[in-house]
Amino acid sequence: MISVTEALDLIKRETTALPKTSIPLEESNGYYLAEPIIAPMSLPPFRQSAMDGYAFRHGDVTELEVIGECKAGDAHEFELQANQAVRIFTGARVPDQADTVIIQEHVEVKGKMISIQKLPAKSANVRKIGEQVPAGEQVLAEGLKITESIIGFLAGFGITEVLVFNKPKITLIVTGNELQEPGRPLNPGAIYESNAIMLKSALISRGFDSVRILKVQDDLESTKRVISLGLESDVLLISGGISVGDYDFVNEALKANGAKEIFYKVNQKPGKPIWFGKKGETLIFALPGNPASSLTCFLIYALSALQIMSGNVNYDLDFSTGVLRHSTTNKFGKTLFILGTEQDGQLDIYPKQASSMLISYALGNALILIPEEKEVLEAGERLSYLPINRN
Ligand SMILES: Nc1nc2c(c(=O)[nH]1)N[C@H]1C(S)=C(S)[C@@H](COP(=O)(O)OP(=O)(O)OC[C@H]3O[C@@H](n4cnc5c(N)ncnc54)[C@H](O)[C@@H]3O)O[C@H]1N2
Ligand code: MOO
Repeated sequence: MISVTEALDLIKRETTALPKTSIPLEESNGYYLAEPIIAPMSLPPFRQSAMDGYAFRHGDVTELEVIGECKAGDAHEFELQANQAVRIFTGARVPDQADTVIIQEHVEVKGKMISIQKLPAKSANVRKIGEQVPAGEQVLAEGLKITESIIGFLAGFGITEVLVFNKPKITLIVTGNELQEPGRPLNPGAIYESNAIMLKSALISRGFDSVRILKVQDDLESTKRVISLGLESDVLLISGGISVGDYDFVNEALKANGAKEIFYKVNQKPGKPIWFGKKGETLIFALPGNPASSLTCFLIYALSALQIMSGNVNYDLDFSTGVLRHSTTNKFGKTLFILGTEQDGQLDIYPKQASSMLISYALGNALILIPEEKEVLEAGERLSYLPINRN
């Protein structure tokens, strides 16, 4: 059985960014830039006043005649003499013949005249052309994740469209005869279905909002049919039915659909029976049905692939390091993903850990990785963890 590291390496090897597409800037939050951005103009594009005050020519003057007004958005020019000033406001274009703005708090106004109380340095309060960015400079690199501040920055150039990597279209198939929708008392032997809403929420909160959910009973023909529909997506996630029981049809149905297995089973707990493969360009993750196994395999494997497909080409799981506060053991010879809490770098493991249970996932804030080769872990041991359930 392959290790977690080998599984992640195989996923990286098989996954590439999706094609590039041009989208409106206002819809681009969370996408990855598919081209570098070259400043199409200088910012600011003209000399701007940074303050409300008076624009004038710096020199040996104390009294100035105010010959006009220039507010933000105005464009007219003034013939300005050495002893003259123009009333000016923040953001307004500084007349060509002025080089300095004195703030209004530092003048005394007498009718049409002002007297300078405190002479500013030459060029004070004048934002230079291109001071933020000169035209033609590369301002953003390809591969950067677009954020609200990047959107605001690009809007300042008048940019309305950006070239980004497509985001994957995802189908999530949920298998299981025992699964019941909420709203009615449970039938005998049934449980409420919870993986679909959990995984969909996990996808949506990370910006993957093209998610279609299909549900199927445990029979081979229906499973084959629904998988063939799911293979039209960029990513097919399947929950359950991937183990070895007589009613686990996912593996067979994937093969019948011509999907190529890249790996099946990873030396980990929970989530051992994960299946990863491909059909054409479609990536397929068959996640074990146990809820904690499904979520763990989603967070570790499927999310890595989804990030790379979206153009986050250097994606790596963002592990932090913490210190275990108490001893524990790993009797399984597998990589364990266990839930706990992290506070100030100190890790506590929850007592209830099982692939069928979500309680510690719901309460924890750290998915702690215990390496497969570690049998005994003493208090003080340093361990990697993924922060979860945080804002
Ligand atoms: N003989 C063996 N049996 C099992 C093995 C094994 O190696 N040999 N592996 C076990 C491990 S580990 C896991 S994990 C599970 C994975 O099984 P499946 O992927 O086939 O999942 P199911 O059998 O469909 O379901 C397992 C469990 O999870 C519940 N479930 C499934 N889907 C949902 C859902 N959408 N919402 C809530 N709960 C769900 C389901 O009722 C089962 O209790 O196999 C072990 N068996
Ligand atoms: O590998 Mo399974 O997810 O432990 O029950």
